[in-house]
Amino acid sequence: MSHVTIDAPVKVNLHLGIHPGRDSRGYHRADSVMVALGVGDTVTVSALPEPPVRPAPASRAESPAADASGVLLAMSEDVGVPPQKNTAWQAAARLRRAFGITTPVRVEVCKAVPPQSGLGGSSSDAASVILALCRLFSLDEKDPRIVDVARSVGADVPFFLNLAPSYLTGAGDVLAQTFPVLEGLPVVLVRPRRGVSTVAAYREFDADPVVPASPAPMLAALRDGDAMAVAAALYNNLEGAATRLVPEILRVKSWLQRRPGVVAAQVTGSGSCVFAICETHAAARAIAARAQDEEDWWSSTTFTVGKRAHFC
Ligand SMILES: C[C@](O)(CO)[C@H](O)COP(=O)(O)OP(=O)(O)OC[C@H]1O[C@@H](n2ccc(N)nc2=O)[C@H](O)[C@@H]1O
Ligand SMILES: Nc1ncnc2c1ncn2[C@@H]1O[C@H](COP(=O)(O)OP(=O)(O)OP(=O)(O)O)[C@@H](O)[C@H]1O
Repeated sequence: MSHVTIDAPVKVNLHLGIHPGRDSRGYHRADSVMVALGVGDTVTVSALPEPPVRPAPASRAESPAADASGVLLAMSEDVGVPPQKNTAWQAAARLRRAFGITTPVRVEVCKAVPPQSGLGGSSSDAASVILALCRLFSLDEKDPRIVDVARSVGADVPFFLNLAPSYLTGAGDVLAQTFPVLEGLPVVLVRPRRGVSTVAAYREFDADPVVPASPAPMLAALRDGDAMAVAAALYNNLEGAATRLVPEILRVKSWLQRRPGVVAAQVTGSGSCVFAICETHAAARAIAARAQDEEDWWSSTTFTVGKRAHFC
């Protein structure tokens, strides 16, 4: 096998409870309940030829090669950071180092969702790179070094290794419990023009911290597989910080709450995207079209999933 292509689905937070105060790493304690959706980026990882032991002759200097890190990154669009700050690059470089892989690799990311949305796009890219490398080099996905590398790249990355609806504690990076998926629940995503930086949202939260509500109602709803109870229990105490940074989020949320066919709407993660659980896929599609046509907001129609699709 010389390359692996794998999807990188986004997530929404069904419950996000951030606790005031930071730990020694500068992170907040978080109760995070996440579910993956059927939309996202696509990641392809390929093995490149091993670098020659002696310097290459001039004629071979332009063959596809990674830099000294052993990772060559190709993004479908500029996400505003140099390769070394890109989560897909970091995941590949750190996994190679952790497992002593010497074969250079090319990582290609085809972006489909806008950054700074609270959808975890960059975290999912990183997890998909890790899983693709596991397949390419026949690594055991259950090896504890895998989750360590994931966590080192970002708090949301461990969730994306598994993809089942999950309750995470710690900094939102420690898997506490998984649930059966509420397969195929219709969801519409709507994002205002401006995004929210996760770092800025947590800083804004610190300026006026809110003690979080318990995740118990959401955990019970998921245990019961009760979609209406899930919709009734949506919660996010980072929403206030996100909406102070981008007030248009509130307009998106109240617009969604007024649309026929919406059961409930909530900001995901640190925003700026708002998601709505809908009664039907047709209602979700109609709302996405209106958001795009009438308001010029980015939108996408999707559904909840519990595992990833593989391509090869
Ligand atoms: C908002 C959420 O997406 C909810 O799922 C996550 O909490 C953020 O996860 P993420 O994007 O993977 O975040 P990271 O890349 O690990 O962290 C970015 C920055 O967010 C802040 N951060 C993140 C997670 C957390 N529990 N506490 C924090 O204070 C820290 O300043 C950190 O430097
Ligand atoms: N692979 C990547 N794709 C997109 N952005 C990346 C990537 N790697 C690093 N970044 C940086 O991370 C920032 C946040 O991207 P991301 O799409 O994960 O936002 P987000 O959905 O708000 O994240 P989260 O939900 O984890 O808070 C981007 O603005 C960009 O500067």
